[in-house]
Amino acid sequence: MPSTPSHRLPLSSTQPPSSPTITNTPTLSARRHPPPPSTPASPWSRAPICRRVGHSEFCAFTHATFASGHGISLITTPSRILLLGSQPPLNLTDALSSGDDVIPPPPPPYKPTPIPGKGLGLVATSLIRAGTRVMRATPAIMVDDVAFRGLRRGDLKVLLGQGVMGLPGREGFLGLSDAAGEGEGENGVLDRVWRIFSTNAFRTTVKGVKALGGEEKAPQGWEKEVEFHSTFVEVSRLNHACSPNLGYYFDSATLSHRVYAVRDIFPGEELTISYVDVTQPSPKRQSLLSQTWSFTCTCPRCTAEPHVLAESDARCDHLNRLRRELDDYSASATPEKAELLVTLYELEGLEVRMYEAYYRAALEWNGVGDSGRAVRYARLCLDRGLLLRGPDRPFVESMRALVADPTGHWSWRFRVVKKEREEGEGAPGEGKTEG
Ligand SMILES: C[S@@+](CC[C@H](N)C(=O)[O-])C[C@H]1O[C@@H](n2cnc3c(N)ncnc32)[C@H](O)[C@@H]1O
Repeated sequence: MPSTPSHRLPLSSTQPPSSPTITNTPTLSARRHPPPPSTPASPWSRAPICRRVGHSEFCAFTHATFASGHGISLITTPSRILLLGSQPPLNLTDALSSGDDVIPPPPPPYKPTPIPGKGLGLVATSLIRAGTRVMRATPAIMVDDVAFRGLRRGDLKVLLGQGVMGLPGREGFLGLSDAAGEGEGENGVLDRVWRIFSTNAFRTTVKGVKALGGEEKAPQGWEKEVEFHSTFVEVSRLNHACSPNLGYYFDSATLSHRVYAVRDIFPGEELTISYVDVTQPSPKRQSLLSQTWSFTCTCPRCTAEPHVLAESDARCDHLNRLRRELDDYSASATPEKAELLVTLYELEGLEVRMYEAYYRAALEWNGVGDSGRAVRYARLCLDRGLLLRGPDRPFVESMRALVADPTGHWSWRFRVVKKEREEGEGAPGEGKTEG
């Protein structure tokens, strides 16, 4: 097992859209509720039918005026809706106009366009510069991970159907692709809602949910994180590419998906995101895309000539080996290996993940006491990482600390000190005099 010191902050990969695979556990009962009394203080309505998983009851709650009247529905427990609904942004009428402006101003620099073999996609209508925010959108529907995993498929479909039908913007949801959803089924619109949801949902983490206690065994204080599977209407039109020109992250504080250009995008170019870990070699990427989203990727990284494809796959293997080595505190990684990692990301066109390579290069240069190069890479890491992961990440904090004071950062000369210590300890048998 690689040894990673606790102060060495790991970077996690981007979150792909969630997998439609579900583990079912038996549902105990279905309950009918009268609609909740509508008070002027609460914008939430609850659909009449709820479903149980173990001791928890899940219902569809709708906030119809949220996000400029697009609305939002959550499938979760009554106690969680009390918590979430009492805090920003879900206690606001219009999350998108709260605090942060919508950039770029309308009209957006893209339009929905049929793409041969891919259904609809979004195509740039004007030049979009690297670093521009292209979209910011709140979810139409969010399904609590416990409900997603625990509810029987039929029960989940009922709650999803209620949640979608409660949305003022349901037409937008119902117009989305259902290409990756399973089976036709006999439930007409409920089956279609399920197929759309499983084709388009993203894993989203809502952080720092203040617990009030109550009907569930809710911990007092704060629930650190609550996982949801969420569908965003406009974002869902983005097709996949293995060298995407957009990156995204979910901002828990505003409950919005933020999508940025990772390189300059020219008019007529399709806007793309990655659905899978794009540092994997092509057979792994293809297998995941086919199993989960039912398509074969035809992007340039997947359809290169065999000898070019073989080189690209070899680079991916090399890149993953190097990353493991650099993340292993006990191994003999060097700044040169981190520089090589940067080059491999560049050769693979992985602008969307470059901040990971910059992060490792910053640590390695600081690790040998070269603060100049370390600060340069820390700056590059922050420049890209803030767009693609948001401000609320441990690596952002770490890179800011390195920029402010390289010699005070935990990584300052850590490789040199380690080497000196090893040499001081000496090899077994060293120091003994013969004879
Ligand atoms: C989230 S939707 C993307 C938008 C969709 N094309 C539409 O018409 O609304 C995912 C589905 O789009 C299609 N898709 C996405 N990326 C693709 C690609 N690179 N090649 C072929 N089909 C793709 C697949 O059918 C996939 O299941």
